[in-house]
Amino acid sequence: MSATHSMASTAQQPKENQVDQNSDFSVDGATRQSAKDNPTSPQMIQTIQAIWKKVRESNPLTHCITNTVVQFLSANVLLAAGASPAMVDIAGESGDFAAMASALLINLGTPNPEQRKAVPEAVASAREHGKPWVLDPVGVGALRIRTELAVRILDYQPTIIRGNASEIITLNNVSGGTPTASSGKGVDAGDSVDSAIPAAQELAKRTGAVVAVSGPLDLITDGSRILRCGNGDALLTLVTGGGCSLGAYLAAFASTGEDPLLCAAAAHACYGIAAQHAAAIAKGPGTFAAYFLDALTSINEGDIAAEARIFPQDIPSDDTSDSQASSASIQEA
Ligand SMILES: Nc1ncnc2c1ncn2[C@@H]1O[C@H](COP(=O)(O)OP(=O)(O)O)[C@@H](O)[C@H]1O
Ligand SMILES: Cc1ncsc1CCOP(=O)(O)O
Repeated sequence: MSATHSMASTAQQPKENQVDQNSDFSVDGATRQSAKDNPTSPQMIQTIQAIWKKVRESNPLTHCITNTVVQFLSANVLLAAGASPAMVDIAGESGDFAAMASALLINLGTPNPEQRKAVPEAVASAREHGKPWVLDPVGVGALRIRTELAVRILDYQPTIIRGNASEIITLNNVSGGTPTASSGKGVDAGDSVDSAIPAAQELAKRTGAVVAVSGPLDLITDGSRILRCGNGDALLTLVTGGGCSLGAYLAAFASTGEDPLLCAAAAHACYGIAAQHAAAIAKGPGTFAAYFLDALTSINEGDIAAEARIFPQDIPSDDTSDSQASSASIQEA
């Protein structure tokens, strides 16, 4: 529970492996304190503001093939961002629509037979027409059908792959990456964000996608650069679709055509800032969800300047010259 937020005593508590954003520790080695200790650079603030503004001004048509649980929240999150949502998830239409849309989200949370036909059609079209697309491999690994589908569509070069730590570790494992132990539970993470760093980097390098790992301290990497995002609130984990709707939001930000690493950072920061605003006045998950949509609508450039917590992390690799170079180039972005 955050210091600014007083959750009703009857409300469910946040998931065990996650802590609130104002706490000075987390299960991740890189702590939320490190977000406070690493101010966001002025250049990064400007970049986030510019991408956020471009989304609001361009009203991107955002095509979602997503799970049945989160369609309502995801559509509302997109509207609040200034985007136009469209849930077009049947074969025979999804390819045509992906060609027309500004960006596409593929979320594999409830891959029914129709969606399993619509997904390959949509990603093939997105690739053919140069449209950015986001993959959210919900529950990958434990479940055979979505796992096969996730691996198959990696060939269509997603722009951003987003998931919790367990999903990213598992997707890297099942698609031929260096095997890493994972303890995910269905759609929930059982692994810390820090433990997913090697898998996220490898997955990014192997697929050419930016990989965004959500949790108490989000991680965003293109394989050679790493950014951390300290915005967010644990109440997002108590509203179904808190992670999946971030995928839709990421697609809208990717539609701007800017560097996908920076689009992902901007989306994570703005989404997290809105969550913080909502948590400050919510009484529990129900009111949080409503206030969250309000906050996504009302956040402005001043809020981004004051509250965005995005900072580079050095690459944990033998080649220190690369990591120093990458941190420097991000600061300059
Ligand atoms: N302990 C936490 N404190 C603050 N924000 C969090 C915390 N855990 C998750 N979040 C935020 O919640 C959103 C959804 O993340 P997550 O729960 O990891 O997704 P998923 O539903 O896919 O498991 C992200 O914006 C993330 O930053
Ligand atoms: C509950 C559930 N079951 C299949 S998909 C889904 C939604 C998960 O959404 P999120 O991980 O964003 O809460």
